[in-house]
Amino acid sequence: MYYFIVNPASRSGNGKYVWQKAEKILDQENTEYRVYFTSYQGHATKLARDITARGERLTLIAVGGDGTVNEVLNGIRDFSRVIFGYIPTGSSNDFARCMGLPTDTEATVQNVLHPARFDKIDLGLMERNGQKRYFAVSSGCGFDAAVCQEALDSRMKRLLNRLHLGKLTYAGIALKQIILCKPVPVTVTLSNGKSRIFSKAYFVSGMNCCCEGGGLRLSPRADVHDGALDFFVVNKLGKLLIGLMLPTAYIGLHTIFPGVHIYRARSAQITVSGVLPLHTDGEPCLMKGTVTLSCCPQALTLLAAGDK
Ligand SMILES: Nc1ncnc2c1ncn2[C@@H]1O[C@H](COP(=O)(O)OP(=O)(O)OP(=O)(O)O)[C@@H](O)[C@H]1O
Repeated sequence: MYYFIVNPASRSGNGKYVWQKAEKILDQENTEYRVYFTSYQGHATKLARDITARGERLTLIAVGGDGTVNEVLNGIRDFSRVIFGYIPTGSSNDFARCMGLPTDTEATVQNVLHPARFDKIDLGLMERNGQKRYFAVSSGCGFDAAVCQEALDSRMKRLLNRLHLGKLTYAGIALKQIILCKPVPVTVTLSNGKSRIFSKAYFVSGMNCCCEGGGLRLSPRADVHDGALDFFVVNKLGKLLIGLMLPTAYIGLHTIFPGVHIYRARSAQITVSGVLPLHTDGEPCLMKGTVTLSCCPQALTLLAAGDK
């Protein structure tokens, strides 16, 4: 039995249309499944919690964007009893991009029904003030989280999604946020005990996957199989240079800029002075004080496509 959790509102309503196509293929293949639709923020977490409550072994498939993946993962009670599948219908689809999952509906459904392999992949875990949240792609504070916060209810996102240019949403909002954002002092303490102090950090991101923000390859070597996160920091870089650096991240060339740092570690504590926006897989909230980002090696079994 397959359980589908569908966010019909993902990519400004695209989720609903993709699901209608997917449903036809499932019916043609006489697939036994149950489908649940989300109707508000956080609903996918509740649905995943209810579906996995009895601890049965099952296949759970998220249909939506990275935010829906995040919500579903955070509802799963016991990862060892769930095989996770994903049909991307979001604006940026960074998880699908990094995992090499297809984006064409027919191919994504076929991949879920007849996966090339089962892949054990790492997940990230964000902890702060006693709260925990898993993430598949990345979690970070500062500039990128401010972009996510604005993207959540952005007219630009709706317009670009209508033009099938949804992945440019984050780039467009990023340009605006570059002008608005203020650098802050941040301390990053890695799991090897070494601390790095940044006096003017724009953002710090713990990357499980190589890209976020609709294909920005912020940490080109981040790997969901290495048991570690890549901590990406931008410090002391002029705003004009940030504006130049970000587009080069689409091809991973930004690492040549002087204020760009990447550290690989099992975990890190990030301490900021003041209040900063924070996100997990693009879902925003606020942080104050210290947040810990760590890697949970091989936590999730994914219905994967192609070779490892
Ligand atoms: N029925 C609904 N109506 C409005 N919002 C919803 C609904 N169901 C879920 N949501 C919220 O929609 C938000 C965006 O979802 P999601 O991230 O899956 O799509 P996206 O933003 O288009 O894609 P991406 O994250 O890849 O850019 C999430 O915060 C989720 O909680």
